[in-house]
Amino acid sequence: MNTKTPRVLSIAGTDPTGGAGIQADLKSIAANGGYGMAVVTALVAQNTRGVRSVHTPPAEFLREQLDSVSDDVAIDAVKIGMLGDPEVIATVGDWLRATRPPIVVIDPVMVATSGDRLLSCEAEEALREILPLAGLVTPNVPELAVLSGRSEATMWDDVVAQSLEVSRRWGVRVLAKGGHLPGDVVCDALVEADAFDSVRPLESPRIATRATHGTGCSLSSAVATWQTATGDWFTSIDRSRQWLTESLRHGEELEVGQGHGPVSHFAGLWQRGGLITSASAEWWARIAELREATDRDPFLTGLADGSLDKARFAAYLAQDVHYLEGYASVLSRLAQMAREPVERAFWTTAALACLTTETALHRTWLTEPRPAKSPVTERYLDHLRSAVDQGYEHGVAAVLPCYWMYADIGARLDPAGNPYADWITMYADPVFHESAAAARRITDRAAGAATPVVRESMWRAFERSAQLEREFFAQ
Ligand SMILES: Nc1ncnc2c1ncn2[C@@H]1O[C@H](COP(=O)(O)OP(=O)(O)OP(=O)(O)O)[C@@H](O)[C@H]1O
Ligand SMILES: Cc1ncc(COP(=O)(O)O)c(N)n1
Repeated sequence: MNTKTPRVLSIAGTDPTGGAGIQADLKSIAANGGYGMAVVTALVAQNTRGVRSVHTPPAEFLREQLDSVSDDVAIDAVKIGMLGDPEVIATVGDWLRATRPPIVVIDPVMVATSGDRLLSCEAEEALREILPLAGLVTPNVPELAVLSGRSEATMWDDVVAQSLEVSRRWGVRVLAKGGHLPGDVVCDALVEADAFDSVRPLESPRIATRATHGTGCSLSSAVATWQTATGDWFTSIDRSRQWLTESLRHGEELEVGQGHGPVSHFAGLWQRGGLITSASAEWWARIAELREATDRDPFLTGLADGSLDKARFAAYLAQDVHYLEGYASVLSRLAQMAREPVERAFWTTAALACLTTETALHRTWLTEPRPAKSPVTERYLDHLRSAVDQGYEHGVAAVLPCYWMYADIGARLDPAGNPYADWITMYADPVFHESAAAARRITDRAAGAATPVVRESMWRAFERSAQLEREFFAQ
């Protein structure tokens, strides 16, 4: 698999509402991991309800645009959308023959979702003639009928038959799209006419939505982008369809226009952390209820107003010494696992502070014989150890709630006249707060570099620790 960022050129018309054409292509290319470039074939005054007019710049200017890109940039893939008229098709055809981009996907745009024509009737033959220059053609049902010269298919079998005809006649792979056929399942297929007439279907649930403007544009751009990375058409189509299904699902949330709105190209990215600058801030917000419940715990309210029974406080500290010893071991393991020297130093110092500063106060309260570890203490330490067993990212997420919740409590309790002032002051100390902030920064860095799957399980580790923190106070 090629891991370089694919440089993908869209040659297409415009949509000022951003849902189709060049605007959709650029979003789709970016959403699928590519660097998008664009050459405009036609300026289209359109919105989600329909097309008002089309302005086609001179063919010489189109060629100037194309050459400006290819004279300077190594193009990994080209997606071709609306071409409009025979002159535009001839210009793009000549440029393709001259530059021979390694990957070419042609979406044979003819009619918009609104029913308006985007390709003149006399251009249909010219469009057929450039099909052999493509690695893949992506017609919808009506476009397939025009390309094959048949009447519009109403059954999937006819779609496949027409795709085979087009593939055989023009020597090109066809992605047959069944979006226009009825049914709960949307069927597409990668069709290649050869000795075996290969037909590889792809199915997905039909999303009940009006936001389908630009699905064809977005899909073909995504496939061109993925093809650069995977080198396998079926895999590229499969990944693009998965992305499109999610984007279709969230399209209506954008509330763009009164007709057929656009898909939400970046919905997946936004959901999985693309805009989150601090994962830990979001996790902290998500445990707000749990934190409020912890604040209401009689142990903490008693600590806050000084009414807490001394024996209960001593019992808590006895468990906390057990906890801090185990916690320090986990921090030491993080120190060994950290790749950055500053993080290694931080966890080493943190482990040391646990075993010295924090437990020093605790020991003044301890009585012999020391009580054994409670089930909650055991459970909490087991969780931390198993988190760190899963890896550094999980480990840092799991140890964070202890830092953060204690710093938060320490900042809010008033030590004046409180019999537990020493304890409160320890967690109100700016040095402790700086450590909590450093632990957050490390977690955010790890979460930012993690895959969505790892980030999700980091959150689970964080949430479980926060729950155990609450149980620890309540025990
Ligand atoms: N409602 C839907 N739910 C799920 N997938 C859909 C839906 N509508 C279309 N698709 C998928 O979107 C892609 C484009 O399909 P379609 O047949 O609508 O092409 P198109 O007509 O060229 O698109 P456009 O809307 O841009 O004209 C296909 O992969 C198709 O399966
Ligand atoms: C410039 C341009 N290119 C393509 C389409 C087709 O998209 P849709 O069929 O979703 O309207 C469009 N409307 N405008």
